[in-house]
Amino acid sequence: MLHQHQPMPEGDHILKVEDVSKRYGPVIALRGVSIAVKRGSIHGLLGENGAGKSTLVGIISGQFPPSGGRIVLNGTPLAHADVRAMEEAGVFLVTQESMIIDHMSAAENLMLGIWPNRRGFVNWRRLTADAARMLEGSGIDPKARAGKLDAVARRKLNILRAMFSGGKVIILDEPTAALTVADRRVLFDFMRRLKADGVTFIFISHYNDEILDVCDAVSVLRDGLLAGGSDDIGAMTSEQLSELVLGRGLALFQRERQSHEGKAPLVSFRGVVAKHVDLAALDIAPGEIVGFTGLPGAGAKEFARTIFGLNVAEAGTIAIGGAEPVPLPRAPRDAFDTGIAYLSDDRRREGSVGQMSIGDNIAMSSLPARSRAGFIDKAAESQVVDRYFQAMGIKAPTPQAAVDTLSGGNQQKVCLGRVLATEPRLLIVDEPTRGIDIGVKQDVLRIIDRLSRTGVAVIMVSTDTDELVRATDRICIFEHGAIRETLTGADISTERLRRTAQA
Ligand SMILES: Nc1ncnc2c1ncn2[C@@H]1O[C@H](COP(=O)(O)OP(=O)(O)OP(=O)(O)O)[C@@H](O)[C@H]1O
Repeated sequence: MLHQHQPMPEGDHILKVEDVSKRYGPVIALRGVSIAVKRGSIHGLLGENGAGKSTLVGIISGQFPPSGGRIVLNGTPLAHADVRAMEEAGVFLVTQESMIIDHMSAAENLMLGIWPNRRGFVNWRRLTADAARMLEGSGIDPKARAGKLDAVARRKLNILRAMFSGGKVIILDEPTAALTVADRRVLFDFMRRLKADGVTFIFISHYNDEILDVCDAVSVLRDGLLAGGSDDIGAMTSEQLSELVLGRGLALFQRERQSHEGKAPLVSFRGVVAKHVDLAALDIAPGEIVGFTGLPGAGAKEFARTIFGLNVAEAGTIAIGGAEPVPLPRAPRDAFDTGIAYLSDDRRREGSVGQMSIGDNIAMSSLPARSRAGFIDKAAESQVVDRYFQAMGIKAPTPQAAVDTLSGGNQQKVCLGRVLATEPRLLIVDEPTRGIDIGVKQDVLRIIDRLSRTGVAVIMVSTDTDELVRATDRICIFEHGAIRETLTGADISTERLRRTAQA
């Protein structure tokens, strides 16, 4: 049954959000949202890009104050609480970017969140021993250098750090980004164990299956309003969740898969050697979408980055459109000049420019192509900007809005729009829908599909099994820098990919 959260006796709820609103000038990010979170539960927070999830958890964790309403923790209303006050009260926000100091040990990293006590005194020796104890059973060696830890260990470390600092309510903002299927399972088991010890989690995700798998309750935001939710996740289906998120049913995208066997290739790679890459040959036909996947370090991502000149190629050639093979690009600029475009999965570092407008961001990479003798063709530029602003469904008043006022998912759409606007011959997209909501995900896959039908070859690097199955013609599974297995046609299925991933 879908319902608004029922009132419950105070003791059952560790945290209550009461009638919370937030305005940014003319933008209303939250409108009178009320949510009650049960002690020792995992509470999912779901919603489209720009629905208000980050704003809500920002308020709960004291990053900024609400424009109206209040947060009640353990029955006590908190007024004017900043991050430090909320952390002292036991509420911690763990973001994807939560800081880990690579040259310090895992145990030392746990201590980073410790505030000295009132007399400015910290007993480091005892803390070190306590930190080591906290890491017991987590699979993380307290003495291990944090820089050497893999993605899931880093997530665990961030969660343990919050707990070590006294965290009782831990907010995880899209913690599964960049994790493999197996890692996600490890993280969820870890969360369940901590939950059994009484920790409460608020868990933001764009994946229905994750919410259904790990959460006990869910709240769904839509356009800053609480669209609904349930205190009994077992009673909900994925379709109901999508409908709450979107306010309508969801039509899942499925590409009409095509066989490109026997076609003359548009792009050919030969003898590519780079760090983590040793690939003899790969041909991609015009209009073909090839998925690259594999465990971290297996070569899928590394090969894609080498093609774009982001990783150094020690050897290897590329031939595009029947031209003579040439050495692989030495830098992104060279790759770009050959007609290759690349969407990075690290949008923050290699992606958008925050203070610039959406429009300038979209036009940025394709500008040289539209400027004649140094003059920018403004009309052509604004046409392209409008086209991609619309096509990507970017949630902002106008293309003139600054990128850093957008929600995370909308910033990613800007980056994808910019890459598409370069009209490449080979498009490489790395985790193209990461952080993007389920509705827009369908749109993004549709846009890439449409682009491929104009003859563009596409490489889609992804750890999202569902996306690979629904959007590609062929899937290359990488291992030790080479393609271990290729799936085509009827062999492409979630089941098959899962089995292969475990092999
Ligand atoms: N500093 C700001 N100035 C103006 N508008 C803002 C600011 N921060 C957020 N907003 C707006 O508030 C709304 C809610 O954004 P929020 O980041 O909370 O969404 P979200 O649900 O976390 O989305 P996503 O899934 O994309 O991360 C959006 O319309 C966003 O553009």
